[in-house]
Amino acid sequence: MNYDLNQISGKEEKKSTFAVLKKLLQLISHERKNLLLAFVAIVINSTLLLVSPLIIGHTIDNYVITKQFNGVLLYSGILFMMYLVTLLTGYLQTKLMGGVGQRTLYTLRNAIFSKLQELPVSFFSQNKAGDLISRVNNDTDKLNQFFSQSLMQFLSSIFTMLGAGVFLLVINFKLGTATLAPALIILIFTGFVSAWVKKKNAINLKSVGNLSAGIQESLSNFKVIIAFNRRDYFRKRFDETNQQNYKTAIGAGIANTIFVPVFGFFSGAAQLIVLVYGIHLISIGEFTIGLLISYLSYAVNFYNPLRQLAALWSSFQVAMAGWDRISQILSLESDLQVIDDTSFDGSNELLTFKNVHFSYTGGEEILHNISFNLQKGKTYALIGPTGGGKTTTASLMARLYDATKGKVLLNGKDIRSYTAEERSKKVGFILQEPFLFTGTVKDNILYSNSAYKDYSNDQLEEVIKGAHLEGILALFDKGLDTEITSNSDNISLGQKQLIAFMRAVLQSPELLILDEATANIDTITEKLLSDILKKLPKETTLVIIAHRLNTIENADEIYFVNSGEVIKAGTLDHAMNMLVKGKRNS
Ligand SMILES: Nc1ncnc2c1ncn2[C@@H]1O[C@H](COP(=O)(O)OP(=O)(O)OP(=O)(O)O)[C@@H](O)[C@H]1O
Repeated sequence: MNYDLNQISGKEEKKSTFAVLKKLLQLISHERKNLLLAFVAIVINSTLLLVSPLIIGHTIDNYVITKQFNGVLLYSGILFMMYLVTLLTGYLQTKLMGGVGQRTLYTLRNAIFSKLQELPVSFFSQNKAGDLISRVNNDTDKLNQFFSQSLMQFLSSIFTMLGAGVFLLVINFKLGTATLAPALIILIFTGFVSAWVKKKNAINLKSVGNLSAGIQESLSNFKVIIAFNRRDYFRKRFDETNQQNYKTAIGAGIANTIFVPVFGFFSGAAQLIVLVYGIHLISIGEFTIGLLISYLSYAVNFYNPLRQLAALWSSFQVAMAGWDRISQILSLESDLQVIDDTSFDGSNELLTFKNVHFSYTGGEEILHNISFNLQKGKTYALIGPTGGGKTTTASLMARLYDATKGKVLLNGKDIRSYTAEERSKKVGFILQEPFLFTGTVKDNILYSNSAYKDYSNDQLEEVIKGAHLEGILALFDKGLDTEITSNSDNISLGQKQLIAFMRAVLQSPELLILDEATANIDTITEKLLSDILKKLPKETTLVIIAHRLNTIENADEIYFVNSGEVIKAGTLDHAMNMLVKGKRNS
């Protein structure tokens, strides 16, 4: 399956603004109560702002012109109280929506992270870690900014604008129509440029993702960079990505600010229309000065929110572009689903490959029509030239990938019918490059092994003894409490393999796969491991991938893996011969 997010985004069909808005609102639907409260605060706020010009006009016409200062004082007091209420409702609205934004951010990040945990290995080999980090951190924050800062302003602006529009038309229809005409031009303009603004923002977010991927790559490979003195190379690459990001950011910035001057120009024009046309109406006796002042306020109340909407619309376009990138991840499904297949082939073998074909996404076929089986309690060795397909074959045994054609059976049942938990209990895999987490040796041994999770050090040491692993643990100065730093630089590659070995053995798997697990271990420790392997429960099946032939001399069966084939190699001598010739020796 194609999991490359950059390719998916290219193919994605265009979604309408309305559809995206609907999805965004669904995302915060569980915040109904807070949203409702915030909305009530907006309605109160906007209504008070809308009524105040009328009160001002009324005060001027009835009390200022006639010099009745008691009335002026009374209405000033009423206006002051109204402004106080708007202050409170404004605060309430900001507080409520800030909470909604942060909770949405929290939920979204959790949702993306959980989705990432569900996705298969192919997803991670097709996407850059830095870009994924940027989606989890940066893109979700764009949505948070929209929800916490813009959404309610957005609604409040629309509400005030519509209210002011109604007042403008009701007070004087002809003057109202003339005042609102520039808004129509703004609406048409917005409709035309919105898609372009969103696209500019999407390009910018993508380049932020690339920048983050570049930083991640150079940070995780700093030793190679220093050893080869290639700082200049990475600096140059970083500079290129940074420049690209700078250019796309400028593009997005221009796109995002395009609304503001255009909206500003047309709102200025509208006020001019009110002034000129309003003075004309006063001169012919159809309007009063107080009414014109109120009218001007309504025009301002209509166009100011519209001007704000210009900035908010950009923020909405940024959020939509961010949401698109997030939803690309959320809508992915793992192609390693558990299938509902209870059929049992009646065999007694632990693992069977039945006419298995396999190719990586978009690549050539790596395994062609492979059939073999592994019996319980036996030791198998996979040998073959570099790139011959050994790790790929082992990965199919652990269902890191599914066969493109054919079937893999575990205990006579389709391997796809086991849940990930069941499968990981049955199959232990020591990878070529074992990964350790920040923590202690104990944390790493217990990773994915819930059976001993509450064990004290003493109890766990007993278990380790029972599995004959105490000799390995003794190789660590502080035993179970040995600290492992974030990139496990404080321990050697061989030591990492030893920890991975203990982790896998303690799980008591039915099938234990060791992929080059002794490649970085001295011969004495290797002997120690080989003794431990001999003491594993007699029904444990072992698959050993190794280049060093001494590691596989005790194997019951040797398979030669090369050029898409997995062939029985017979005796060790025969296997050596095949390895030397790099092909089948008949
Ligand atoms: N994630 C991947 N995506 C695409 N192709 C891959 C991937 N992993 C391996 N390959 C290709 O599959 C082929 C077999 O690789 P594999 O790692 O199985 O070989 P191997 O026999 O284990 O090699 P080595 O002895 O070097 O570990 C190689 O041509 C390799 O380029």
